[in-house]
Amino acid sequence: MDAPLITVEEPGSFGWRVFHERHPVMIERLCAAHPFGPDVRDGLAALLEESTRGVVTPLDDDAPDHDVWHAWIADEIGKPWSQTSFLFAESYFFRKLLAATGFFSSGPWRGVDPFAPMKRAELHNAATADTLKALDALPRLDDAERDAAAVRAAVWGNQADLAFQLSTDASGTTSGLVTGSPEEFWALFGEPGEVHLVADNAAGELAADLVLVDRLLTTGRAERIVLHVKPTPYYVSDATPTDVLEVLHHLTGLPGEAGEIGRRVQDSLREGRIAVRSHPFFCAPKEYAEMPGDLRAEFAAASVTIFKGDLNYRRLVGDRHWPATRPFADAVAHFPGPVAALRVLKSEVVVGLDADTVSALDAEGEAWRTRGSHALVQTR
Ligand SMILES: O=P(O)(O)OC[C@H]1O[C@](O)(CO)[C@@H](O)[C@@H]1O
Repeated sequence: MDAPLITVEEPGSFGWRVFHERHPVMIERLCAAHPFGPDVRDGLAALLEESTRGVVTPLDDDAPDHDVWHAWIADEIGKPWSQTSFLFAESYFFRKLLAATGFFSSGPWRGVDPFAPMKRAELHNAATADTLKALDALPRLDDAERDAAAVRAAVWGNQADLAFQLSTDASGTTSGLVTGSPEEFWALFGEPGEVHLVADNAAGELAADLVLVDRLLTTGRAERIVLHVKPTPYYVSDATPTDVLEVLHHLTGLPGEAGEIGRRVQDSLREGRIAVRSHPFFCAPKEYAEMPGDLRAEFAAASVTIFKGDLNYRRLVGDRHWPATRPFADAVAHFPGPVAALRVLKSEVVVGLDADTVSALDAEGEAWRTRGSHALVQTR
C-alpha cells in the first residue's frame, strides 16, 4: 500500500507552517538565548531563506557525521526544499542549523547544544516540578494502577515538546487516547528480556520515560533496558546522552519517589542493566523501514521496542497521508519485532484508528491531528 508523502509545499499546510511560522520564531529565540556573532546570525538567516525559498544545498562542514549525512541527502541536492518530503526537510533543517550555530566548527560554539537553555528551563519549571512531585502518590497505588500510571506518564510526557510549543496554544488539554490503553501496552510483555526504548524529548518527557524504565525493571518485565537517544541536538528538545545525565542528576537530587526512581535508575546504569546508545540513524532524515542492518539486528533481538513521540511515529509508520483506518500492524510490517508506540498527536499522520473514532474526531475539524490534545498507545 502506498500514499502520498507529506510535504511542505502547500501554503497553509501543517508542514509549510512549521517552516514559515515556527522556524523563524525558533531562530529568534536561539539568537536571544546566545550571544551569537554576526557570522552565526547570518548563517541562521541564510538557512531560513534557503529552506523556505531555495534549493537543497550540500553540507559545507567537515563534521564527523558529514559523510553519512551526505549519503542520506545525495538524492535531494538541487531540489527546491518545497518539493522534498516534510520528514527530509525538517530533519535536514536541524542538521544545517546545528552546523550554522558553530557546533562542528573550531571556535567558542563547538559542541555547545544551542537548545540547552530551553531544555534546562523546562526541566526546572513549575509544571515539571508538579509532575515529579505527583510521583509521591505511586507507592500508595496497587500494581495495576501503578502500571497504568507509568504508561500514562510516558504517553502524556510527550506533550512536553519545545519545538511544538513554539506555535500551538500549548494549553495542555488532554482529551484522551484515540486508541489503545495501558493494558494493551503491558500485554505485549511476556518472558523478561531486553526492552528497547527509543526516547524522544529531554527534560520532563525523559523523566517520565525513566519512570517507565524503572517500572519495567522493578516488575521484572525487562531484564535489561537499552535507551536510545539522539547523537546530537535535534528538533529543539530531543534527548541526547548529556540530557540523560542532566535528568538523572535532577531526579537524584529530589526528595520522595522521584529521587528514589532516579537512584534506582542510576544504580541500574552502574550495574549495566540500563545501556544508553546514540546510533547516528536516530538523526537520519529517513523512515525506520530504511534503517541500517546493525540497528535492525538490535531491534530484532529485543523482547519489545517502545517508540516515544511524534517524530518517531512518523518515521515508524511512514510520514504519508495514510487513511487513518489503515491497520497499525500493516504500517509497521517492516519492523523486526514486537513494538509499541506511545505518542501525542502533533502532526498529520495517523493510522490504526477505527472508522467511528475518525468520524467523531473529524466532526471537530482537522486540528485533532496536530494540536497535541490527543494521544495514542499502539502495539503489534
Ligand atoms: O517531540 P515529538 O513528539 O517528536 O514532536 C515533534 C514534532 O514537532 C514537529 O516538529 C512539529 O509539530 C513535528 O514535525 C514533529 O513530529
